[in-house]
Amino acid sequence: KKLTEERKVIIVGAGIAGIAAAKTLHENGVDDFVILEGSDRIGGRMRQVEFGGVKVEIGANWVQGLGNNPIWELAQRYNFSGKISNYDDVIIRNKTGSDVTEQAEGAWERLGTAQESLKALRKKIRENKLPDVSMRVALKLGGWKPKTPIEKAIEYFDYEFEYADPPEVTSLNNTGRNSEDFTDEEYFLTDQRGFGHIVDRLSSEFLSPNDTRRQLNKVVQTVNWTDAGVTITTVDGSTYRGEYGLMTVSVGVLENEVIDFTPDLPSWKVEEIYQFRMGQYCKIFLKFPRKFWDNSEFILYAGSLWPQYAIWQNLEAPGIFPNGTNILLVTAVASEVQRIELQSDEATQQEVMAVLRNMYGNNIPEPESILVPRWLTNPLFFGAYSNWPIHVTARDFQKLAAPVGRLYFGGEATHPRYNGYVQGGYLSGIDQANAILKCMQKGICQSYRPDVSKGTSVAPAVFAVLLLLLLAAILVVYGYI
Ligand SMILES: Cc1cc2nc3c(=O)[nH]c(=O)nc-3n(C[C@H](O)[C@H](O)[C@H](O)COP(=O)(O)OP(=O)(O)OC[C@H]3O[C@@H](n4cnc5c(N)ncnc54)[C@H](O)[C@@H]3O)c2cc1C
Repeated sequence: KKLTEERKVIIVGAGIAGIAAAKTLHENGVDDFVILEGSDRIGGRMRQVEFGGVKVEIGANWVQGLGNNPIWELAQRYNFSGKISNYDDVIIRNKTGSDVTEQAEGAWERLGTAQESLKALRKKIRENKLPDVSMRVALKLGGWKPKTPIEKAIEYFDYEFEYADPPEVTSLNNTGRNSEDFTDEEYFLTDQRGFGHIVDRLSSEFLSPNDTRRQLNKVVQTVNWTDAGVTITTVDGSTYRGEYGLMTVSVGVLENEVIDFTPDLPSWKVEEIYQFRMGQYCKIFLKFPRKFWDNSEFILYAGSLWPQYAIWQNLEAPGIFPNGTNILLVTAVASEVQRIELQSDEATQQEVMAVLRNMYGNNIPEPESILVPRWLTNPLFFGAYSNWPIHVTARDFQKLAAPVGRLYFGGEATHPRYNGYVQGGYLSGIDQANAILKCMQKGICQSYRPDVSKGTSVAPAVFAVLLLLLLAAILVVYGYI
């Protein structure tokens, strides 16, 4: 195909990882890059849309970790409005609508006790390098296995709502890697500029409004990688050649083979791509003519249809949207999401209304509108965020991020400490750009060799130079030169 552009670095994806990577290159004197983004906007999974008179976040919404978190620093720098939440303002209703919050106290206590035991087991596993187990195993060993609708609802609130996957498939060892940075409080962002404004601000620091290095609607189709560089083609027939390539697409995109790699990715890389999985998370927004629900921030439905529609958020709780906004948010996760995404919005509306009538009676109004985002069936994402698989070690993250030839890999899933989170995407972009810079400017290039025990090795070129130096030294010692 005719060559469209030749650049030093080609970045695939303009989510926070791709933009942070490009900014890092720019700050280190490398401006010869292009960012290829498949959609018509930057920001990726940080996305706000207009709904019911306000702008709501259909992707990332919480700044998670108000301690050592660069995203929290940026949110403060840009003066983002939102609400600090500690998830304490909760009411639980059963399938006939009775308030069973008090009845749940014993269950919360038992879950809390099991969580203490879970933490102790995690510590033991880490200290003694024992095999990882699932959260389910750890909870059961701590004396917790939910049986009643109340128990199921509160477990769902603590686990699926966070990890987008059930405790059965979530790693004990990996969750909590970042717990020192994650406080009990998190920030629910309501700023009408959107969470993605962070990406806009970062990009405006080094890209002009019509900068041709940010190319939208460029869906990457093939990636040819070698030790000398990459050649990338897009669906519209353009071809780009670069000395370096950086993929920041989700692990879901890599798993679904929408991008064709030549030569095939090595088996150690394929192993990692399929070891990780995308959690599923669907935020359903409903706009009503009037508010009829509880004032609490969270409303848990402990109904018989569990786990359908268990977690409701009152978006009129203090600090969120003004009274009269009349918007409820219900979150579906894990296996529920596929069913919801594949059915019509009308079918979903009927299901959620059945649950709301159970909680609030038959006299509640129908919603004026419903918003069902579809991340799983979107071929630019194939899911919400990477989960924390059982048995994954720091080395697996190194392998997922390790380059093949001159093709590097970033994005939230590759960050060993904050995978799944916005800060994971951001930090991975910076890390991978630094790895490219090190290779480009110092000749120290990361590579993964299945037979080498450490995750990185010195590039062949550096080996050759060292060998020549050694030879020269020997010749000098023996008086040949
Ligand atoms: C519903 C939901 C809720 C979430 N909640 C939170 C939260 O509350 N807090 C939090 O910290 N995180 C949350 N996350 C996760 C967070 O949004 C992500 O971890 C982060 O935004 C990922 O950034 P990234 O740059 O790694 O990937 P992405 O944002 O996915 O960027 C990759 C880019 O690549 C593009 N792309 C894909 N395929 C191609 C192709 N073939 N060609 C060209 N371009 C392509 C995509 O369009 C995308 O723009 C949530 C995510 C979702 C979906």
